[in-house]
Amino acid sequence: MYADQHNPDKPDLDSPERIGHFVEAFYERLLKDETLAPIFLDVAAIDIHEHFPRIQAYWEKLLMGGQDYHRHTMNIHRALYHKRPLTRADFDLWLSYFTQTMDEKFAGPYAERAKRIAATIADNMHRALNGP
Ligand code: HEM
Repeated sequence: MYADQHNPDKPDLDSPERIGHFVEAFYERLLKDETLAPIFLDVAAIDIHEHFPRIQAYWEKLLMGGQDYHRHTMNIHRALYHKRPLTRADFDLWLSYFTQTMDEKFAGPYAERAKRIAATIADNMHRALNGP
């Protein structure tokens, strides 16, 4: 599980710039996926120029105590869910891209923590939306 943690070739996810790079690489995968891409592009019709800085600020808050994210993520996904239910399979897919992107580009304690937090939030979000 921690095999990559000390890989000197990969940086850790330990600065706002690196989180920014992670978000771009993660969304490159999400937005190529034929199941998930339409949720972002058609159902929510995100504006990437607004969305990316929010995702970056969200992870800065979770990983390094950043102060720039103040939105209600759960309510936003609940509103989304009413337009297009998010299933266990969707969450598994989302998390698999998150983990793949992380393992390909980053290694270290922050990267490991981000993966654990993402898995926990995905699980909680799925349960909050779909019931136990
Ligand atoms: C099935 C899995 C998921 C899908 C398909 C999904 C999809 C989306 C979409 C379409 C939006 C844009 C909503 C809008 O602007 O109306 C969004 C926003 C967001 N998502 Fe997710 N999401 C998923 C899981 C997660 C998880 C597990 C997290 C956290 C670990 C997360 C964090 C966020 C954040 C921070 C935003 C920005 C909300 C804002 O505008 O402030 N998402 N998501």
